[in-house]
Amino acid sequence: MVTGTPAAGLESRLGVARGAFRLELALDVAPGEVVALLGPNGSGKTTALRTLAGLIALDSGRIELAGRVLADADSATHRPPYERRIGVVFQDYLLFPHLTVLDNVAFGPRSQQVPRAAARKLAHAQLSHLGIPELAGARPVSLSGGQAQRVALARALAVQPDLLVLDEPLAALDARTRLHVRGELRRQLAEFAGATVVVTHDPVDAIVLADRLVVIEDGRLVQTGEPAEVTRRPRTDYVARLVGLNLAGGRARGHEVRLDGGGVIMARDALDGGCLVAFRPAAVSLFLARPTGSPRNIWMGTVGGLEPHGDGVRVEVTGVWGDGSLVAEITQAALAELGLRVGGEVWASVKASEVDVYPS
Ligand SMILES: Nc1ncnc2c1ncn2[C@@H]1O[C@H](COP(=O)(O)OP(=O)(O)OP(=O)(O)O)[C@@H](O)[C@H]1O
Repeated sequence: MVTGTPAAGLESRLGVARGAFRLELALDVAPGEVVALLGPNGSGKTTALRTLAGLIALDSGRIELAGRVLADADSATHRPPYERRIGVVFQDYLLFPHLTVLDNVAFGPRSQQVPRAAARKLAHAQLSHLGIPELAGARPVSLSGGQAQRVALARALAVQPDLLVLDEPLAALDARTRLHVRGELRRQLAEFAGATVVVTHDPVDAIVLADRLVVIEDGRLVQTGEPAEVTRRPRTDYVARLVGLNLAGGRARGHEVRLDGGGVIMARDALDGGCLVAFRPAAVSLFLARPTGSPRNIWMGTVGGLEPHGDGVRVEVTGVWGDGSLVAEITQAALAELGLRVGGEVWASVKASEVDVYPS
């Protein structure tokens, strides 16, 4: 069953004050599109979600969904949550413990005045669609994490929403279940005809689930684009850390970039003007003495920290290019061979061919 066939998706400008914090975000999502809303703690993700759902009133801006105005600060329009045709999957699912799975799913249609028998029929169809009809009679307490997630999704879809909002949909699951449920959720979202916003901290969830990423910091948009573009070319330190790249700002003249923090880096491509450079930690080599040979980017620094990462180790090197720092990823064997210790000196090098440069 494909739910909702909105004429237009979500078009919104969200202006909301929460104490000293202000959210100022334009968020548009096309029908069938999945957008991941990412940002550090306190950046305004929950505020955006609650504002879309109608739990917080706009103090400026407007929300239009499938051609209907849900909120408009200028005309003091504010439709209540149950009139918005927005399905929400909360982080901890918030299933009603005293109701069966079927009645949990039927709850949305019931609160939209759908008669009991018809609401239950809708709920049955939704559970079948998600491959869990056998759970209809179960109580939430007996469900596994993955099952509860599917029931919560069924409940959100049962109101035939034009917008589906998922708040950290996989955060409550253990690592193995998460892997499985993530793939399943991706398929389910692909079948949903309405717009979807997934709020997440997790870059892997965002990349797997979303067609487009919207990154906010301090209530403002800092970067948007397809996952591959954002992960390849981060525009802020937060995004660079999220996707695990080294990032620095500077000014390019040809292949040479004068970094804002001091020092110079040679990049793969030629450019002129303000720019950002990015390179992978795995592209950085570490040495105890100044290396000879081809790499043109060589810096001496201090080991600032060591952290296991997958099969290898991430080494933070501070004091490179002035007060800058970079992260190198090396193998356990290389770590043992180099005998690196926090506070020790180390040489870092990266080939120019590994350094991406793009306008800032
Ligand atoms: N009721 C409130 N009154 C005052 N300030 C609030 C209120 N609710 C949230 N804030 C502030 O608004 C800002 C954004 O919070 P929000 O919960 O939207 O961020 P978030 O990105 O969802 O964070 P997290 O990832 O930690 O959930 C924070 O600085 C928070 O302290």
